[in-house]
Amino acid sequence: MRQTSTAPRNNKLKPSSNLIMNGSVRVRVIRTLLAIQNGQSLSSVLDPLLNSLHDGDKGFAHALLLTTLRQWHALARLLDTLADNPIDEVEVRTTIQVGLVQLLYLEVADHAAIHETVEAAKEIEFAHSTGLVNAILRKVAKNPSKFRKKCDKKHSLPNWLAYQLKQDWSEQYDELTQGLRQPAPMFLRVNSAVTSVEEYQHALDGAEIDADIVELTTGFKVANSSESATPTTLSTKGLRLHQSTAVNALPEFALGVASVQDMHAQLAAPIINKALMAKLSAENNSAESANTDSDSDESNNNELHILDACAAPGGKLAHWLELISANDESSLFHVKQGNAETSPAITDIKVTAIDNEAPRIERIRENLQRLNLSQHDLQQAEKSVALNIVCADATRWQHGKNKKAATNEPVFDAILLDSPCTATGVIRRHPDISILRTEEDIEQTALLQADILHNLWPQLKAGGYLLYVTCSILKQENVEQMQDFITHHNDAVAIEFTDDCSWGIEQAIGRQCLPIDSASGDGFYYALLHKQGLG
Ligand SMILES: C[S@@+](CC[C@H](N)C(=O)[O-])C[C@H]1O[C@@H](n2cnc3c(N)ncnc32)[C@H](O)[C@@H]1O
Repeated sequence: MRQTSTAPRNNKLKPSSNLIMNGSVRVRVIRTLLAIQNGQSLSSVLDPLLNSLHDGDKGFAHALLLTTLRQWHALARLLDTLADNPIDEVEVRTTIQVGLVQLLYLEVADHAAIHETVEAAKEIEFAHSTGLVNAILRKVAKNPSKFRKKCDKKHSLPNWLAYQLKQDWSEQYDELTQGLRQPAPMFLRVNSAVTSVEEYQHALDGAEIDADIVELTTGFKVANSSESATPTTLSTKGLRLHQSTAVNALPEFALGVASVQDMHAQLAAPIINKALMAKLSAENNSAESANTDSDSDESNNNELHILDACAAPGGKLAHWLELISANDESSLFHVKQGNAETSPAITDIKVTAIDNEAPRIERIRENLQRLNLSQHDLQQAEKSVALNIVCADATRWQHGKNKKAATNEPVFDAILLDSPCTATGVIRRHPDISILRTEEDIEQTALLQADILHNLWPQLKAGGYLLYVTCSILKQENVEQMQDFITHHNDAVAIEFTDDCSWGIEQAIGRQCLPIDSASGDGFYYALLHKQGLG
């Protein structure tokens, strides 16, 4: 497939399009968009933009930037139909697109949108283009609803991605591509070790922040020793805010009572946690039926070792630690131990978290610190958890490799692999992805995922579970990746999600969430793998 006219024309960008924060609000937004087309991510340029502005201008700049990015490819296509001759200068195209967004999506008064955008063209030293900018914007201002309809008619994605989505999701294609150009709702996860979702909703109410409780049900059949599968269900509750808000407006946010986390991302920790509990129960049952005396067992049955393989910035890791630290049945310390006389409860939990980007590792530490889940906090707790955070490449890293006593024995009872991916499922929150990703990224990312899986799988104990997660909506990274993995690993069995699941679309392996509904969570894929054999 070839890139279309809506692809960024990076080769025509001047080096000066790096972020320089001066000039009017529109000029700063245009410069930010140029920096993104030059390869910088939205998350790296958003704060510098907002921090450079007076409080009164921040809201407008944010809306202008995010809306332009969300409508980027549709605006580019519209622009191609508006000009008599192709416009090649990226600075000019970007300026006009920023003008179009004001007229078509942000309801800025015509005269202000046109005048200020033309002034912006002069300020970014493209004065020669002011006639063109003015003419195009005036043409659109005469009949904005006609041009808005034209813009809304098709998707706002690069054509290679739209094509791939059509291949993967033909039935959902129209809704999906329209869904991807909308803003995403803001969801909160409530720290269950501190309070309940209901109580936090009440606290939000007191702060005049309206939020709905969202409850997702997950059902899956866990493997057990008797060849049959035991159905299990779990419920995950979070909060959806009616309006996005700054985190410092949230009650006790700094104290770690709540975190911002997409609702579908909130499924990961409970699923792998529940699967691990199922493993423990199955082991207890089989030990009991074999009338095994745990004292004579050489392995330490009271100890668990779990791995978060791509952990930064620590959202799902923190959630898992919250569940472990909670004083209820969601904690691994509370697993029912069959006959309590013969099967003592879990006493030691080791958690290893790795990520290959050092600055992102720092973000894990900061996030855990806020949630009172730092290494120090966890060790001080009544039921202590040993947390080890490591900067390492998951395609090569081996647990204990640097220790003298290292063995090749698998050590992990459960692995959460929230894999690097194209992040096509979170385009609503990171609309720069539709500019920065290329078609080649899919293949490369799928290879990286396969390498990580290949390296981690031997480190999972027999009987253990691996939860594979991506925030991609492309089958190559998801169900096809899993099918390929199972084909090449005889000891891997895909655990079946049941019809009890209130989220996602059933796949040959796993389930896929699509960001279609404006109230729903992001595009995530989940597959739960069980390693055959007794632990
Ligand atoms: C989807 S993000 C993880 C998000 C995280 N689990 C959370 O919930 O906050 C994927 C992570 O994989 C990391 N990563 C990418 N390639 C990696 C590799 N080869 N080894 C280890 N981590 C890697 C990235 O730095 C990124 O932080």
